[in-house]
Amino acid sequence: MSAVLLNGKELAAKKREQLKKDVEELSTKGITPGLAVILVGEDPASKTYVGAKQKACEQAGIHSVLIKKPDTISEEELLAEIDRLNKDEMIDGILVQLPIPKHISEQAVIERIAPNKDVDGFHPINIGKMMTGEDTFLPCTPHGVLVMLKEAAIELEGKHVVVVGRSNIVGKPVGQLLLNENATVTYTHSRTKDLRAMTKQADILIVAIGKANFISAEDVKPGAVVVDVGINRVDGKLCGDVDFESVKDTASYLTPVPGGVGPMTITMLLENTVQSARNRQ
Ligand SMILES: Nc1nc(=O)c2c([nH]1)NC[C@@H]1CN(c3ccc(C(=O)N[C@@H](CCC(=O)O)C(=O)O)cc3)C=[N+]21
Repeated sequence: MSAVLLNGKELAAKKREQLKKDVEELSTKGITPGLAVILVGEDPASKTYVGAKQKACEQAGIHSVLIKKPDTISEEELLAEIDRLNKDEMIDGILVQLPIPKHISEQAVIERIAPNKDVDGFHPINIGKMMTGEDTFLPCTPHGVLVMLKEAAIELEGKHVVVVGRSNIVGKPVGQLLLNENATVTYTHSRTKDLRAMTKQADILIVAIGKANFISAEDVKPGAVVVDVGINRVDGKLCGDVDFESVKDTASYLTPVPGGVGPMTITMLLENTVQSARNRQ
């Protein structure tokens, strides 16, 4: 083991202490931040994540409401629920837990959320603002990655960042945020030819492809920073997209799973919710 571990759990705990103070400060102005989470269906993993979000809200003093809907709900009904929450003055943030059933358009749902309550940072208006570098709600996982790198004082300017994966919620925005920090960004994905030749060039390798143990030491330049955004369950055990045991002797810095990016994602969600509450004033 030569890599330094980037401990997301610890940093998340530190950030959440500060958030608690921010929430107390807001309460002197009569404001309690409110987050609404909509959970459609009975997916066990989604239930776990939503439970973790609720617990984190409770600990920070954020009011959270869980709205559970059956997977038979129509798109119209779900959009009507969002309309209701958009108007609710107690609610500062709205999160529809993804994935949602296939008969409902994910894009229609995301676009229905008022941009000023879009604490996931998924609305096209907020994505656009992120691209131009305007102040807005940043998507939680990419923002969490950026905060972890900055906390470890890892230089970003001029560095070659290679992103593996191009999802709208992680791959694309994490590359954009690092581009905004003056990194040189290469996107790679499932159709990339000679992926290893690409990943080996990375000073900072960000892996969000959704395949367990996809990246091993042979894919990594010695001394590279490796950020594992994967959350996979293999034989009931949580593991990332990076083969930790293999890469730990090659990377200079490495994020573990669990205890890496995941806890930071939730913390950034709380931060966005508190910021949204501040914006009420
Ligand atoms: N609208 C929406 N927004 C999301 O932000 C969103 C979503 N939908 N759908 C699902 C993904 C996944 N996600 C995670 C958040 C925290 C952990 C996390 O805290 N993980 C812990 C361990 C959790 C465990 O033990 O299962 C860790 O990595 O240490 C994981 C995954 C948010 N997501």
